[in-house]
Amino acid sequence: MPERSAPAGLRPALALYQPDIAQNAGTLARAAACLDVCLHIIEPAGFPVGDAGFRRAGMDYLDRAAIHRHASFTAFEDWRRAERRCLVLCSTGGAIPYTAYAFRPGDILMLGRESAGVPDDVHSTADARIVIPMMPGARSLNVALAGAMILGEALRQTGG
Ligand SMILES: C[S@@+](CC[C@H](N)C(=O)[O-])C[C@H]1O[C@@H](n2cnc3c(N)ncnc32)[C@H](O)[C@@H]1O
Repeated sequence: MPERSAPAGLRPALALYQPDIAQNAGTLARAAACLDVCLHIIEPAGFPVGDAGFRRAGMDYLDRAAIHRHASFTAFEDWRRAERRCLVLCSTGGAIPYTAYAFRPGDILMLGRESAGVPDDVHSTADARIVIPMMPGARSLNVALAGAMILGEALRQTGG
């Protein structure tokens, strides 16, 4: 675990790794605007960011959302390391139940692709990997729902 010394005054943020479905990304952009957190979109996405489905799900909240687009995971990592932000991967293969994880204000909560999660190298790059425990046999939650649950817990813990 690296030193967790992000600058003061930060709030947790969401990051979407190469999202496939515009409506899910738009839903999370709306949540980001409503809850005053940044949304990082790591491209390429499976849809043109800003397309009709994205705007329909995000509605007018998109105009109020702080959305940062990164051209690649490498570009995102360059930015994140320079900012000294911790990368917390939300994954069905995570080892730590999300309610047992001690969130910090600067954490970036990264969600995987709807179709395939994240590749192994991205999985191992994360500083921590957390999971929402599910019933045996359940494969995964919808990405926007998983993001909302984990962001809610991160904000609760960090006083946000
Ligand atoms: C539909 S799921 C991806 C399913 C994909 N087939 C996989 O195996 O990773 C999309 C994203 O939602 C998040 N997610 C879904 N269920 C989760 C859970 N139980 N715990 C943590 N994250 C979850 C993860 O970020 C995941 O990459």
